[in-house]
Amino acid sequence: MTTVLGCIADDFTGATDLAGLLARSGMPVSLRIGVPDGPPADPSPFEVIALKSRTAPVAQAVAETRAALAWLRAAGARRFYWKYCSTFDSTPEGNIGPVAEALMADLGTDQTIYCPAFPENGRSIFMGHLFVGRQPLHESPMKDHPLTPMRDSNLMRLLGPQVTRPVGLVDRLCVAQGPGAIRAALADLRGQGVAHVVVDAVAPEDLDSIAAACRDMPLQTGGSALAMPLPGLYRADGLVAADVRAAARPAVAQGTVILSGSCSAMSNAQVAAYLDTGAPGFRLDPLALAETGVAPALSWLAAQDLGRAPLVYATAEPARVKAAQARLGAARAGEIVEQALAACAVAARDAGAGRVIVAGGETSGAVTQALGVDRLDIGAEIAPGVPWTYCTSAGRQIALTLKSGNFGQRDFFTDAQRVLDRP
Ligand SMILES: Nc1ncnc2c1ncn2[C@@H]1O[C@H](COP(=O)(O)OP(=O)(O)OP(=O)(O)O)[C@@H](O)[C@H]1O
Ligand SMILES: O=C(O)[C@@H](O)C(=O)CO
Repeated sequence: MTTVLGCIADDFTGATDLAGLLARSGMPVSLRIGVPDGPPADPSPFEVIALKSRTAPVAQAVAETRAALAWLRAAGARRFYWKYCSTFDSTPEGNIGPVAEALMADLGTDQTIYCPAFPENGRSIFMGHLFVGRQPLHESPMKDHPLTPMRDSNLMRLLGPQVTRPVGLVDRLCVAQGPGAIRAALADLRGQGVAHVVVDAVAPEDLDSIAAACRDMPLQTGGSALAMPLPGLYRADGLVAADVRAAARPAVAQGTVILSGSCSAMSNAQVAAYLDTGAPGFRLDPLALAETGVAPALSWLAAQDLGRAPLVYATAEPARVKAAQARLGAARAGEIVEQALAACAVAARDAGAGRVIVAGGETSGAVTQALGVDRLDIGAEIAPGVPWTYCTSAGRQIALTLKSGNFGQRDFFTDAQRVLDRP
């Protein structure tokens, strides 16, 4: 099978989010962790490559993304999607723009769109301003993110300093008029030399119109939701055969471990709700980890019944995170925690866990790397943008879910287990 749409995501939960929404179509979707070593063998019509480049220096992010593009082209893809966070997370040196410009240069295209909207999860864009629920991005909990605090909500202002060519906007008034109006506005902006176009979207119907208008663009960029209509559009265009369907899901061992390294407001609520159910939990403290290492957490985990789905978490509220960062530095605190959770994942797998639930994009990157996972097949969705996935680790079939920090309802950790047990 040849690949129809080649996608590149800048973090692991972002990649499963995107893959999960593409998989709603019922078509096969494969997710590769990092750029595969060899040439494409048995590619899916929808391929997603997960990078861990969101906070990487620009040159590194550009090089990794170009390598991913080359692999996807070799898999047959002629249309591409660059997925970043629905809250447009980037560091002050931001690599979203430079990566998009590098992809455009490689693809020989002079315009792309930027649409991180994800209405089902409360992300909308109006007049170029990104909202999280009813709050502008810079007033939302994203202002306190440990690695990428977002202090501006204006996407044109965020993108402008990251790119070398002009930035423009197709606003909601235009989007509401449908695909023809969007195409005309893009052509008009192209005539003015505008290469980077932020596109407003507040509702799923807006995304349907934008995807329909832009489905033939060599490169689209955005959150996951803009890509969701593409499989249906490509099938209607005859690019994917009508009988192409995803395979049935494999059985996995019952034991479960939950690992949360996300400090988002939602992950804090989810950890608290799970502990309230009486489930066993162990709090990782970065300062204690720096002093005594991960051994206490591993001994606690070794003593747990994996049938009760124990939770190991570093999830903490902003004041506690800031205190740890003040002592250790943000990068070191993050890395210590990520490595500890990764070690817990390996220990749990070796103790027989067949189900691993992870919260946090960076955390997911560390965990999947430690588990030596290189390909995930996408299964049932637990919450919008959070599917179960299936993979092989150390020769064993495991189910893995990688939850974006802000995604899922309060009972996500319980919901995830219920969805996997559903016939
Ligand atoms: N108590 C803590 N103190 C300092 N840093 C922490 C603490 N707990 C977790 N971290 C770090 O904070 C970062 C959280 O980022 P991560 O990407 O995992 O979550 P997220 O940003 O909420 O998720 P997503 O990227 O999916 O939105 C990680 O590097 C993690 O190791
Ligand atoms: O788009 C989102 O919000 C998520 O998929 C994500 O990127 C989390 O890291």
